[in-house]
Amino acid sequence: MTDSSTGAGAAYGDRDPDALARRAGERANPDRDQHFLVDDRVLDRIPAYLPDDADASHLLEIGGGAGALTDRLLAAVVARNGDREGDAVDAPGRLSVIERDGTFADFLREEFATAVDDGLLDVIEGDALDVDLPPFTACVANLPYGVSSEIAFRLLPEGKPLVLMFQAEFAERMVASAGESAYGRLSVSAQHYAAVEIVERVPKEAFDPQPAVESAVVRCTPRDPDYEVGDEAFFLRFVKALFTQRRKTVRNAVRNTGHISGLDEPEAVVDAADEDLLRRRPGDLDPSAFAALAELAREHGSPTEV
Ligand SMILES: C[S@@+](CC[C@H](N)C(=O)[O-])C[C@H]1O[C@@H](n2cnc3c(N)ncnc32)[C@H](O)[C@@H]1O
Repeated sequence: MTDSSTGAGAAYGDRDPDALARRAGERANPDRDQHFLVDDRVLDRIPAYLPDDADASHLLEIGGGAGALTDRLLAAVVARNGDREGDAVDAPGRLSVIERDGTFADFLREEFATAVDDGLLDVIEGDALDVDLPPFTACVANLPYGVSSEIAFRLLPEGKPLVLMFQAEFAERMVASAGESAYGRLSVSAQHYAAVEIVERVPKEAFDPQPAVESAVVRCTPRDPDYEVGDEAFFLRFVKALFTQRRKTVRNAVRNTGHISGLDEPEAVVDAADEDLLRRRPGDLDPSAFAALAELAREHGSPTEV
């Protein structure tokens, strides 16, 4: 598609990751959560993990680094725009990239100057934890692992498709089901917002510098959960509270964690709940059982704001 050595002005999709890092003139620094993807095959596959029906008209990338994934995402944007040429109703697609490191943010603007000039790309220099998020339709990112949980839980409530690289152990906790050892607060909270699945495991060798652990790409497809909760914030707090006592019975977990869940009368919840449920352990309750218990707790336990 392009001569990957040419840099600024080249078409998109096959820039060489090592050449990009060289042109950026600054080495990735693991102390700043910088582990750049250097495996072309992984880079090429990642954008294609978006669900088929995803609205890709405004992609968001968090942590652009030297731009290897940015390049692939721009190729996806250009391909989408090409497919829709002549469709006057549709706005042209675009990509926004948030990057905290000023050196790499400047490099991305320079390397992809044509895309910036063409209105395909904007680079937002800032911390993904507190910048205003642009109005994206889907997010694809190789996240900074030090803050991947905080970023994921900033993105998930937006209800948009996400394709995100995490540490493998974190990804396994996100997708785990009740009864599995990796199942916990993270699983219930993530699955509250989306169907989550690991779509690829990525070895350390795919990065430079290599992280200490294996990685995994997770696809989050937004959907309504198969239960209803009247107060989402309370539900998530209640789940968090019970998983602080994952080895206790549900009965003792409810009793012991009123200060975390904000229940003034946890004993009243225990009195109202089914005996079979109370004998189980939090790690064995599926999300809908948590939701039913949370609703019972709201009704009987006098919850207050925490
Ligand atoms: C794992 S690297 C990924 C780089 C590039 N996308 C790739 O795949 O090669 C994470 C990137 O996120 C940036 N970063 C770290 N913390 C950040 C934060 N809080 N907000 C935005 N970007 C951050 C780092 O500077 C780094 O460029």
